[in-house]
Amino acid sequence: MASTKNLSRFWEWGKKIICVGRNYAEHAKELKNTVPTEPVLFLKSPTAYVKEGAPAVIPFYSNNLHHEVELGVVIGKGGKDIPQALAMDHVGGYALCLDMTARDVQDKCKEKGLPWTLAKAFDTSCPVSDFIPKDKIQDPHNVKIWLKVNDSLRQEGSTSSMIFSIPFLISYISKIISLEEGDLILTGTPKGVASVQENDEMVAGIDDIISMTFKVEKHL
Ligand SMILES: CC(=O)CC(=O)C(=O)O
Ligand SMILES: [Mg+2]
Repeated sequence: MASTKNLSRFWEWGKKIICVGRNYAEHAKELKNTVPTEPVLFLKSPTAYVKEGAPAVIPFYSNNLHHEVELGVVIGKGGKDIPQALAMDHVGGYALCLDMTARDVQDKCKEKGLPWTLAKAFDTSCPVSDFIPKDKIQDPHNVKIWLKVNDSLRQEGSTSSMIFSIPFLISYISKIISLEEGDLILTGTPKGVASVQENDEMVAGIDDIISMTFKVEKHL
């Protein structure tokens, strides 16, 4: 049984943020990427976390910051080599997350075969909602995640379109990186990613379960 003790402020724990890329075929296609046959993984720094009330900041070296709305899975019980059949026991809850991406920098990293750290892991690149207790989302593979910028709908997708399910991802990741209580897994974004500008307001939600608002600011 997963514990939910103290997980309500998981973002303060300094644990890992493990991100899955290209987990929705329509998003992989919109960026002209191939649809993966194995999960694409990358990490964010714990200093990427930002909570409502503080801004998502455009890094000084980027002119094209993109939003990516994603369902986050908060690990409630750590483990290594977790079998798929037991994986959901390791879920403590969920969070709505934005995988803010410096797309121009990522494109250059891809061209040069370099890692995506500058594009994905900078401070404030992971705005997160309040913790969502596990029982508030009955079926995490059947919720709608959405994002508006200045009241205009940009992204809307069902988690039923994920290529790799949450149990598969937990099992796959835990064979490579041991999972710990308080880790967060970002499960990938549906299509509709696009740029944000200074002073834009991003509002995102999961069905009518939770919503959150973040302002965009420029690095000074
Ligand atoms: C191409 C990407 O940036 C992959 C990613 O983060 C995703 O959610 O998909
Ligand atoms: Mg992403």
